[in-house]
Formats: sequence, C-alpha cells, structure tokens
Amino acid sequence: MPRPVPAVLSIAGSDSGGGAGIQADLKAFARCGVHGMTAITALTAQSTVGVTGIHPVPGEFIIEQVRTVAADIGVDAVKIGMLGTAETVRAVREALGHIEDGVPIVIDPVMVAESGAVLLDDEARAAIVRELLPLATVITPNLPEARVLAAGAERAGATERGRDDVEDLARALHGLGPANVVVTGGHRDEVTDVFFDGTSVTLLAGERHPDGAAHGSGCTHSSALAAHLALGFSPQEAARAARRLASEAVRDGHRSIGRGPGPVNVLGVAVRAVTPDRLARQA
Ligand SMILES: Nc1ncnc2c1ncn2[C@@H]1O[C@H](COP(=O)(O)OP(=O)(O)O)[C@@H](O)[C@H]1O
Ligand SMILES: Cc1ncc(COP(=O)(O)OP(=O)(O)O)c(N)n1
Repeated sequence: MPRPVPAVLSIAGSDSGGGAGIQADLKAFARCGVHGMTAITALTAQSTVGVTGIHPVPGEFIIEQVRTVAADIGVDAVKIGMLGTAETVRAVREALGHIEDGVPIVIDPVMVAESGAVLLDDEARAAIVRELLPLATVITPNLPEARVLAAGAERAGATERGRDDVEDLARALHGLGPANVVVTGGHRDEVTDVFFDGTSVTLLAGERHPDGAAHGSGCTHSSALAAHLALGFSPQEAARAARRLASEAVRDGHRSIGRGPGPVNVLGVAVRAVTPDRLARQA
C-alpha cells in the first residue's frame, strides 16, 4: 500500500539541548508534513554553550536502525548529518545498502557546532569525501565546511589552487561527486545560498535575520531539503524551499533559551503554545 505521506530518514547525531541534530531534523520533517524517522549515529551531551561529551553508537547498531525502518516503513529520502568518526562513515555507507536505489540522499557534512565544538575527526572527513559524497543527490556545506572540503579536493588534484569565491567552491565540490551542491549562506553577510547542479549556478537569496537564533539552522535546512525531495520537488526547488524555512526558523528562534546561541524555531511553537493564561483569555 502506498504511504499516506512520504517517510524521510535522518541518519545523524542527537543534540541533548534540542537545538540541532536529530531533534532539529524531526521538527523540520513535521513542519514539512512528512513522516520522520531516525538512525542515531552518536549521542552528544550538548547545550547552547558547548558539547561536554560524545558517545558514538556502534556501527552495527546504526546499520540495524536503518535496516529495520527500511524493511517495514520504507524510505523516500535520506538526510545524513553528524557522523563523527571514520568507523561511523563506513557503517552508514553499508547501511545505505538497505535503502532502495534512486532514493534521494542529502548530506550535511557537519564538522563544528555553532558553540565551536568539533564534531568530525580528520579521518572521518576523508572517509566522507571518499565513501559518501559521490552518492549524494545534494550536499549542503556551510562556508567553512565548503572551504575544508574544497581544500581536500585540491590536495587530491581535483581543483585549482587558491579559489575561495563561493561559486567556485560550489563548482569544486561538485567535482567530488555529488549531483548538486548548496553552499549555505549563514556565514556570509548577504546570507545567499549558492546552488550548483553541474551546469549552472543559482543564487537563492532572502532576508537576513541578524537578531534571530541560528543554532540548528544547518540541520533544519538539510532536513527540509530532504523532505521536499521526498515530496517530489526538484533539487533546486527543494533548496529554495529549505532556504526559506531555515531563514524563518532563525527569525522565530529562541534567543533566550540557554546562555549561548539559541535554537532555531521551525514550528513557531512559542506563538502556538496553549498556556493557562491564554486559555483563560479565550474562554
Ligand atoms: N541570520 C540568518 N538569516 C536568514 N537566514 C539564515 C541566517 N542564518 C542562516 N540562515 C539560513 O539557514 C540555512 C543554514 O545556513 P548556515 O547557517 O550557513 O548553516 P550551519 O548552521 O550549518 O552553519 C541557510 O539556508 C541559510 O541561508
Ligand atoms: C548532534 C549535532 N549535529 C549537528 C550539529 C550542527 O548543527 P547545525 O545545524 O550546523 O547548527 P549549529 O550547531 O552550527 O548551529 C550539532 N551542533 N549537533
């Protein structure tokens, strides 16, 4: 029987503070109207100010999570987030064997949390480039991640040296094998996402919300993009929709949750929450 709504799988880490990682992914999936599923790669003890511990999930159990949901529910799109170690990258590569060929895969090559904590080691970065990027429908690095990945490509002789223009970075990253590249704009003044499909560059512009809260914006963006691919949108349309949703989530973000950069708010929950006071006023 066909699924009533598309089912989207996040293979990513848990953020105990609820701002990024699978917690952000499930909220973005709900906002987009798809059924969200998770295969957790690592537990982080994380808040808005930092990460105090990382507990990787054994590779075999990552594979089991994917195999189990794929066999019963099925998967219409995959989003891959925090991986952490090369062993995890290899397990995720194997887990993808349980998902039907042709299912779109979005890879957010998470390296550093907004608080500054490192979430990916060097060996894992090389493994992602080698094992996963060639399988991606879309990759969604932010600017620092794009620079690191492109520098690796230069060392491998795949690109010209010294290029740092964002459009050139997107072209260089396309050379690593993904079908489409979005370099997200949160780390640039104009906050324009740069989309490259191997032929042409499209600039996805929008409003900047300097007073918003952006912890989890990358996770929200890549999950919304995967959800829109599952809903049948083209990669470029999905990237445009994801940019808009992520931007609104930053605008509506909770600046005063935690002492560090606050979490995005993709569901607008502060506006919708029913409190005893609001209920009494409506009565
Ligand atoms: N201040 C902001 N105003 C509007 N949109 C933003 C802002 N910060 C980030 N975004 C959007 O959120 C998404 C994630 O971007 P980015 O912050 O670059 O990722 P990451 O969280 O991985 O560093 C992108 O679509 C970007 O354009
Ligand atoms: C468990 C986990 N995964 C990913 C991130 C990074 O998330 P991102 O959306 O890029 O947001 P920032 O942390 O950069 O605001 C994370 N922190 N934790």
